[in-house]
Amino acid sequence: MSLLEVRNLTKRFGGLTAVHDISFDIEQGKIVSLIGPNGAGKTTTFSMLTGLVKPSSGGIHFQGKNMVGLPMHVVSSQGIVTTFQKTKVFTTLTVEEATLIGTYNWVNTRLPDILLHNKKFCLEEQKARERVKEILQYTNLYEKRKLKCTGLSYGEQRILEIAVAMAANPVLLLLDEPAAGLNHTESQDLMNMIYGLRDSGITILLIEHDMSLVMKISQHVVVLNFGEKIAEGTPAEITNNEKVIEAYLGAGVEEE
Ligand SMILES: Nc1ncnc2c1ncn2[C@@H]1O[C@H](COP(=O)(O)OP(=O)(O)OP(=O)(O)O)[C@@H](O)[C@H]1O
Repeated sequence: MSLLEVRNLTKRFGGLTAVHDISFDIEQGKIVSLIGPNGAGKTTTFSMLTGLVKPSSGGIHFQGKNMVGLPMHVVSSQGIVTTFQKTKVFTTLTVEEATLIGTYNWVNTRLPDILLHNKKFCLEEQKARERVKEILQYTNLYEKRKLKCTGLSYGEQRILEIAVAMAANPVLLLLDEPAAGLNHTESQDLMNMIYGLRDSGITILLIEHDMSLVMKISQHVVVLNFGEKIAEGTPAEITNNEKVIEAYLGAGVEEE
């Protein structure tokens, strides 16, 4: 059984079919990329996987459980976690506080525990703070933990988005264009961070436009075009696939 099984997934917005009858599997422990020209249906597919958008038809099974129709917070508590786009939502929070928010997914306290500030609350809070410390050390943000999120550079803010997602203990982590706007060194750091996450047992699915990154990092690539899956395979197979070459040339995208 694959970690994630997507079967005949379709999403229509009124008369427009954004995603049409796509199927693919994601194996545990792999780094998989979802690519395709603009408007191919990548974001819509992500939104269906996270529970943000309900599919018109088709199935999503994660660790054998049907995810279709479950709200986002339930999908997330099952282990499918995505990054919050734009750390701007955290303007008033410090780096440490923002990362602590990510632990909502597993910290086991109820309102009475919080209000009473009882022993259970203190133990859970300590566990969460220890995990946040580990994550901030891993992402090289620990020294900046007391800074407001807005005090970080653009590249650091993108890494913070990943740190917050890590704090939710993902089984499958969805990254939407993690390298967008990063310089060469930051992209290299990001790539090493993604390898590290994979080595710690997290499976990764990413949407990425940076083809050199996709081809280096992915073990498997799924290609969409006009809402349909046109190919999947290893980076080498995808690079030589006629349909993929046509889709990218047709879209006027030049090789990087
Ligand atoms: N909420 C929506 N309502 C109507 N149409 C939508 C909606 N979301 C996406 N679409 C349309 O669905 C199609 C696929 O969009 P989607 O954003 O999934 O593509 P994408 O591959 O992520 O594109 P990009 O690389 O440009 O982000 C597009 O034609 C888009 O205009």
